[in-house]
Amino acid sequence: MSERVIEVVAGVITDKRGRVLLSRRTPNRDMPGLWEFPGGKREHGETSEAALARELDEELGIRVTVGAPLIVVPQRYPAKRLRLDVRHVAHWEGVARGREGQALAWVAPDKLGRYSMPPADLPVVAALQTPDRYLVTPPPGDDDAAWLQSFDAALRRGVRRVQLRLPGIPGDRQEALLREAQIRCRLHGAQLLFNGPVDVALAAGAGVHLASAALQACTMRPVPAGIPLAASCHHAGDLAHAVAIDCDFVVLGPVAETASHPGEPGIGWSEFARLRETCALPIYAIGGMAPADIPEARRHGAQGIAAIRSLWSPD
Ligand SMILES: Nc1nc2c([nH]c(=O)n2[C@H]2C[C@H](O)[C@@H](COP(=O)(O)OP(=O)(O)OP(=O)(O)O)O2)c(=O)[nH]1
Ligand SMILES: [Mg+2]
Repeated sequence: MSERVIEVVAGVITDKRGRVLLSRRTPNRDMPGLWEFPGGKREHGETSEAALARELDEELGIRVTVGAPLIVVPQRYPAKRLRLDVRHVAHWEGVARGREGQALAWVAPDKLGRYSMPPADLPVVAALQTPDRYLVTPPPGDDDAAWLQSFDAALRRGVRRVQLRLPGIPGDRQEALLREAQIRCRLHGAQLLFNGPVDVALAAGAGVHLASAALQACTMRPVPAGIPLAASCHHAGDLAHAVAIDCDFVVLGPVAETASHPGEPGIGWSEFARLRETCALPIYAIGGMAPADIPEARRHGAQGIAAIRSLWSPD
């Protein structure tokens, strides 16, 4: 396989009603019939902004102002490697038409999953739909009330996805904390995943987060579709297994050294991006991560960051 990476830039064009424009690949291209964010290959010497403006003029007949970066997805397909750089389009002039005979669709963000898209677009859709931070809870010590207050505070600061992880806590106390946590998450519209027995999670109406050993022990998806399922991954084998059992998203790391494992270097961003190429799932970077790392995480194909300390207590 050629190691040359094809640089592709694509735009998230949003109308006044918040709908996003998708374009359908025509029968004469690769991946015919799949829906994508309009855009195309960056030419030699061109900036991403110039390439996107040129492509959207050629394909749609609109003149755009390129806005904020959303995510860069490194992705390996059977016959090629690409880096999909996705930008928001801040403003545009003209009326978008399929100038190359392609069908167009304006789609509400929560309906994007109904359209078949190339694998590289899964992380893009996740970046548009789901939280960029995933709180992993620290152990409660001996004061559950204080722990629940901190849990509330994290939700008030905007955390919307939580992994409840309570190692070494007896089952009945875990279940009580899970129930209390679930009440608080419902109040804030946050998603809760329990890192523990599947039946306990389901009874509480929570999703399931599989530790890497539990992931390896699963031969099929342990929860019905619609119940969130995530897993902790450390290497390519874990990622492949998470795809095989149909996880909704995963956590990969450690990316940097963590306070809990001083002296152990993380895998770093380039290895993170290399692993992400092989797997079309939303991936949170974990290990020494804080909200300030989210832009860099997004540039390496991450959904965002997963963390204990930096998301539990500010600063
Ligand atoms: N535009 C776009 N391309 C995507 C997306 N997702 C994804 O995997 N790709 C892939 C499909 C193609 O292999 C590559 C883009 O190449 P392309 O063939 O559309 O490039 P182009 O618009 O410059 O067209 P062409 O003249 O080279 O045919 O990136 C996406 O959301 N938008
Ligand atoms: Mg194109």
